[in-house]
Amino acid sequence: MSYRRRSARDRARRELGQNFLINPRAARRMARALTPSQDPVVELGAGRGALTRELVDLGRSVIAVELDRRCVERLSAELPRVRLHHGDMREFRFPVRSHAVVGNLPFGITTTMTRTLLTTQHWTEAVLLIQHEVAVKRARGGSQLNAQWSPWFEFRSLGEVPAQHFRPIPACSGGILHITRRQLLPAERRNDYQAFVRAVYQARGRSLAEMIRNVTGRRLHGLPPLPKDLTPQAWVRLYRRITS
Ligand SMILES: C[S@@+](CC[C@H](N)C(=O)[O-])C[C@H]1O[C@@H](n2cnc3c(N)ncnc32)[C@H](O)[C@@H]1O
Repeated sequence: MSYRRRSARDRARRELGQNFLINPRAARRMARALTPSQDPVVELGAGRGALTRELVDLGRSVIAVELDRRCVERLSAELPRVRLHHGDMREFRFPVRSHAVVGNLPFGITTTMTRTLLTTQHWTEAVLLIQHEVAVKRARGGSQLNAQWSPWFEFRSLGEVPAQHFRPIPACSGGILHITRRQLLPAERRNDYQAFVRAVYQARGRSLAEMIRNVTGRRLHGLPPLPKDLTPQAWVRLYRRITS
């Protein structure tokens, strides 16, 4: 292979965030994190199939999305039972029936894909391999994004995947994020609730009580120091208090 061709492919790999999992235990851990079910699994970014093979072994039907034609051709020969979708996961039309989502996501589009999933219906749980730092942050809560979505989604970190478990080795380690649905508020309240959370996070004030006063004109007592200190349940209670 010429130097030129190799570097073009390396560039493509970098652009596609192709850090392939080479540790089968990490892939197995992700597949086994799924709640047992007969529902199909959508895999985002199947690559060379490290995770796909584990999903097939669960006995579930697998729909795999992959942008790199070379990977698609290789996988369709190796795993003929997997329904391969050659295309961009950002434009993928998720099934309109109950399914799970799994993916070792290209680090560059982690936030885009997480946001896409949060506004997509029909999936019941998602197991995503993303940057460890981001997985921990999501699971810990405290950010505006978490507060805005936590009435409907629970985020849990399932641990770290060392950088050495990928090829090429990325700059930081991976982390497994498990997202499940819940219903702390009716879905019809979403826009209103999210606008409230946004307004609080953007409000002026040195304490949560001051921010709430600036947003609503109400003086509330017994609040924790800052928005980041509110649990999902406390956000919902606060919203109900303000809107009742
Ligand atoms: C981090 S690799 C994971 C590959 C494989 N699942 C594994 O764990 O080894 C991300 C995969 O997503 C693919 N990919 C990158 N951007 C994509 C996009 N926009 N749509 C679909 N696949 C994409 C890459 O080609 C790559 O195979």
